[in-house]
Amino acid sequence: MTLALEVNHVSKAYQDFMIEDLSFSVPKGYIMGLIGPNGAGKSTTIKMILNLVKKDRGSIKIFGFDHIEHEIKVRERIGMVFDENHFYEDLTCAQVKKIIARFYKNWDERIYHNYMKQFQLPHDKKVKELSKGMKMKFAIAMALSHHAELIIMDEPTAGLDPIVRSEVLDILQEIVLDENKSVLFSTHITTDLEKIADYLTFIHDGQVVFSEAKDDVLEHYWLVKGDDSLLDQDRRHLFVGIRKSDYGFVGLTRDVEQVRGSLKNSVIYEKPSLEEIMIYTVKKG
Ligand SMILES: Nc1ncnc2c1ncn2[C@@H]1O[C@H](COP(=O)(O)OP(=O)(O)OP(=O)(O)O)[C@@H](O)[C@H]1O
Repeated sequence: MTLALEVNHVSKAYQDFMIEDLSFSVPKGYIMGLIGPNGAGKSTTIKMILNLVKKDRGSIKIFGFDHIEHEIKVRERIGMVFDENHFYEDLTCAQVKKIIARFYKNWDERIYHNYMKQFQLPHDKKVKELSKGMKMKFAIAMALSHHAELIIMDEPTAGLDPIVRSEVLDILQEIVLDENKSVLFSTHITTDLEKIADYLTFIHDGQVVFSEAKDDVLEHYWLVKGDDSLLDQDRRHLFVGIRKSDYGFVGLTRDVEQVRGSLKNSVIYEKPSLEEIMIYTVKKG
């Protein structure tokens, strides 16, 4: 499998926070969702990939090239979208486009105009006059108009209404129909990832909890519901996280066969959502 992005054993220490030994990869032609709660380290990871923040250790390769040694070459082939607007607010879309287009050898006016039309964006409006959804669509149009092969998006759907969000997700799926293109997309809106991600990397407290195909994640995890009296110390160890309710306990497990061996049919087995997997993993107790 060809990899668009490889993050290998990357670490970074801030005063109060550490990314530790982070490894994951994005296969070419697929959408990787970077998932994790607030403060997990998603933005820092994305910034390290783009060399906007220096990593302390480890290696990052984009299209097989070191991301710093070949920074200029790989940047040409990346489209970036951030959750905050990084364009000059006082310029019109047309003026911003003129500035950005100069940075890319492969800038394609035809594609740019197609996206502006598809997203119903005005060329002559100032960026500050655009709604949040329009700003995000404009950022996406800019990121996609230079034949980028890897699209990196930090929380592209945060703060968007469900209709615009669903449009953005459709666009991401369209992108990877071209098998040469790949997407890395960070979010804490897990339902977005349930819809479109092929792979998931879950980061918590600066560490990777899992990085695997979404279908495998959803297949491996189970929720188990039962009476509190069934939970002794040994059985607790079978769960990633346990929550108590008035009706008993609910536990998340990755080893349902062991749980079945121990608790048989005295409990109820259900499939968790991605959100439940995240909540039980983060709030273990
Ligand atoms: N420049 C910095 N200096 C010191 N600490 C930082 C810096 N940037 C980020 N951090 C810390 O690193 C941690 C991870 O932040 P990061 O923005 O990567 O998380 P995130 O997963 O993207 O969160 P969110 O979903 O809220 O955007 C936080 O505790 C944050 O305070």
